[in-house]
Amino acid sequence: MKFSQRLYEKVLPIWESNHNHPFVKGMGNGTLEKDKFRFYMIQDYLYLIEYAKVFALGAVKATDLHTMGRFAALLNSTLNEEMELHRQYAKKFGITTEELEEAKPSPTTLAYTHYMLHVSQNGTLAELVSALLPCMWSYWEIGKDLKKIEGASEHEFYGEWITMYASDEFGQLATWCIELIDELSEGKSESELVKLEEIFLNTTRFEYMFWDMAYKETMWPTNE
Ligand SMILES: Cc1ncc(CN)c(N)n1
Repeated sequence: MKFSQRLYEKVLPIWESNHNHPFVKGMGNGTLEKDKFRFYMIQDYLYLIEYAKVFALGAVKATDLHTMGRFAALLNSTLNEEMELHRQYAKKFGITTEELEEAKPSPTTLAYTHYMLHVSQNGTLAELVSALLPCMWSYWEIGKDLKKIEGASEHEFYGEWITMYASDEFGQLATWCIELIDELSEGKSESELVKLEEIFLNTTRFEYMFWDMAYKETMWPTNE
């Protein structure tokens, strides 16, 4: 069995919870309150700024030019395509790019990005890829799933989000990350594989927490 398949099976129940989460369901059937999406979009923008650095660290840790180039392409697509979607949504909400960047991260955004960057800075390339993979892979799965709902990708507000994450371009980037973890895990000992699995599980858990944080608009428990 490919290692990516083992990872997939490990986290399947959490991925099913993602697909059934009211935030995700609400984007699919168009009933999600716009204020919740606004909250999500701001937090996600802050998340993506940090997430992009994981790709930069991937380029640093890569041991061949091809892999280095792929990480550079992922970094470029995050900064200039994925985040452009967020900037367009921000315009619709009347939020400037500066306001977006100056927003404060929620506890979940902070915990998730710090965990990913900690693994990426201190771990091996395989550990870095395990940390970032749920982000690429689970969004692609959600995008494809929501696209199957009639009219969802043409929805006047959530359609663009669905179209981006269901796109072949996004799918190709996710597929490359899946293939890379299969390649990097080859020949690793069982204890090393367990470590990679644990990292993948942790960022998968954070993905669920992110949807939940957005739906409940959870910030810090005190206002100071
Ligand atoms: C929290 C989160 N996870 C994943 C993705 C998809 N890059 C995202 N935009 N935001």
